This record gives sequence, C-alpha cells and structure tokens, in this order.
Amino acid sequence: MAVYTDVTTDDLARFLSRYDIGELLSYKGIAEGVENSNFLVHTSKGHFILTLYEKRVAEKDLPFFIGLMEHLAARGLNCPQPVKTSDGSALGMLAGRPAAIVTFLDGLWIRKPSVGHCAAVGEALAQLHIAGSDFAMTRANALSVESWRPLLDRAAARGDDVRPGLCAEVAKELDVLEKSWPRDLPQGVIHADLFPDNVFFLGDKLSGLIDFYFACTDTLAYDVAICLNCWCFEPDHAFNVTKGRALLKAYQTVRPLSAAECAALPILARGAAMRFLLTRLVDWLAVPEGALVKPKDPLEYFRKLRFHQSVTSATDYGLDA
Ligand SMILES: Nc1ncnc2c1ncn2[C@@H]1O[C@H](COP(=O)(O)OP(=O)(O)OP(=O)(O)O)[C@@H](O)[C@H]1O
Ligand SMILES: N[C@@H](CCO)C(=O)O
Repeated sequence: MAVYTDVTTDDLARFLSRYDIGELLSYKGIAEGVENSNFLVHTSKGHFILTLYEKRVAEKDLPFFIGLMEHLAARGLNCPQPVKTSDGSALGMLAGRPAAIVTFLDGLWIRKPSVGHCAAVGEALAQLHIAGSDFAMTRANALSVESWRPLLDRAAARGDDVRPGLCAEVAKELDVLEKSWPRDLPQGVIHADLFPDNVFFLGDKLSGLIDFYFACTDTLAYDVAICLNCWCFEPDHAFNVTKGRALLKAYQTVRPLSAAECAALPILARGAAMRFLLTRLVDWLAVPEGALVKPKDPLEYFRKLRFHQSVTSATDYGLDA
C-alpha cells in the first residue's frame, strides 16, 4: 500500500473509539504498495491494519471485499479479518475516505521467490478458488478486457515518453485481445492481484494471503495467468519454466485445469500482462503530489507481454503436454 491520505491522531483516536480494540498507542503509514492508504496501528490490545480506500476501490464494492474475507476465513484460508465496531459495522469513514480495520497477519513477503514458493502459491490459489466457489456475492472485474482501451486512452498523451512507440504497440495488442478474449471458461471468485507482496510466508511455509481489493467474479484460469506473470519471471525478465511448472502442478493437485483452460493460458497471460502494464502506465504518469508512494515500472509488464506473444502453447509455461 501507500499513503495518499493523512490521518491525524485525534481523528484516528475518535475512529477507534467505536471499536473494542483498546487504546491507541502508536500508528504509522505503510509506504509499500500503490493502491490504498494503509497504516499499522498499535493499540493496547495488539496490532491492526487500518486501510483508507482510495481511487480504484468503489465504495459500493466494499461489502463484497469484507464479506469475501470473512467467507474465506470461515473455510480455513488465512487472510485478514475485518474487525467490527461495537455496533457491528466493518466499515466507517475517516479523513473523508471509507475505512476499515483488519487483523494483522504475521509473516513476510518473499522478495526472490524460489520454485518451492511458486508451488506454494499455486496450491493456495486453487484453495482460494475452491473456498470461494460457494460465496454468494458477485462483483464484475472492473479491470478486465473492456477497461483496457480506456486506460490506454488516459495514458495516450504521454505514454510514448515512457518508451517510444509504446502506445501504438499496446493498441495493436488490444485489437488481438479484444477479438480473442475467452468468455466461456469456468468462472468464480478470483483474487486478481496475487503478487508476491500479497502472499506471506513464515519460514518456507505459506502463512496467509492479503489485499483482496481487486477480488471479483471472473475466469478462474485468468488468476493462474496473473500468477504466472508475477511469480515465474526472473529479475532479468526471462520466464522460468521450472517455476511455471511447479506453480501449475501444485494448482492442479487441488483444482485440475480443463483442456479449454490450458489452451487459453497464453492469451490469458497476455491479458494479465496488459492489465498490469496499463494500470502501472496510468499511475506512472499521474503520481499525486505529496503522496507517499513509489510507482511501479510499467515496462516490466511490456517485456512480459513480449514473452507471452512468443508463446505457442501452454507447454511453454511448463504445463505437461
Ligand atoms: N493484514 C495485514 N497484516 C500484516 N501486514 C499487512 C496487512 N495488510 C497489509 N499489510 C502490509 O501492508 C503492505 C501493503 O499492503 P497491500 O499489498 O494490501 O497494499 P496495496 O496498496 O493494495 O498494494 P498493491 O500494490 O499490492 O495493490 C503489505 O506488504 C504489508 O506489509
Ligand atoms: N500488484 C499491482 C498493483 C495493484 O494493481 C502491480 O504490481 O502493478
């Protein structure tokens, strides 16, 4: 996360007085991440995470996210739990933003994932898909294929400053994605942002998942394609097929992919690279003044997209032929 909105001690103490979580002892902004404002809050009863929801989170979607975290935890998945006020509400307003308190999860995120970490995340992703299969609420993916061209339009004036010719190449790829995006694959709850910084480990054991604020109802295999993008490339931008194989194999021990899902992986991976390329590009060109945030490199996902364009079948990701 990041800090876009400042919170005063008085406002926070007043906000916390509605909860039964003790007296405020200290709090500090968390610089990591790019989406919402996050604070680590220390009270006389322990540590909590305070989130102020920013630009990409619509207030009407908050009950979906809160309900989903509760649903997944009830099915054994370790994820932050919304803390309720004394009158039973998980959501409030603070510093003019919708805000929630969630439980603090122990663990660290892995800067350099190994093959074993990739396997652990593949298994956890499939468990999430299964645990979410009876979640009653739905939410359309606001960052799916229909949203990508409008994002490019927003970046069009200065996108080529980031890389000459970038906007034309992205527009050409969008033509392909819009025509061939798969629409009839199995759907369900997806995390949609299961990057390494959203997966905690204690030692080598996966201990929990965080950041459900892009979760939505969409193609399950698209979530797998997102994870191939963010877990299985090396710092030199090469795809590591051993990591891909480990992630896919572990996923399939819990939820086997159908033949149609396997066949669609290359196009889904191109779409996933496009999503993160575009949101990063828009953010890169519009860092709010005074915000504590480090925008992420859009070109990392341009390079990944190039790799996916060269892929001929899912075996290139390590799937058994
Ligand atoms: N429930 C939690 N328990 C412990 N730490 C947390 C929790 N939620 C968030 N954090 C801390 O805050 C950081 C950023 O959180 P998060 O990834 O949710 O932010 P974000 O802005 O949505 O990021 P992203 O760029 O991944 O979308 C995490 O890396 C972690 O250090
Ligand atoms: N995980 C995303 C940020 C959330 O959209 C990224 O690394 O671009």
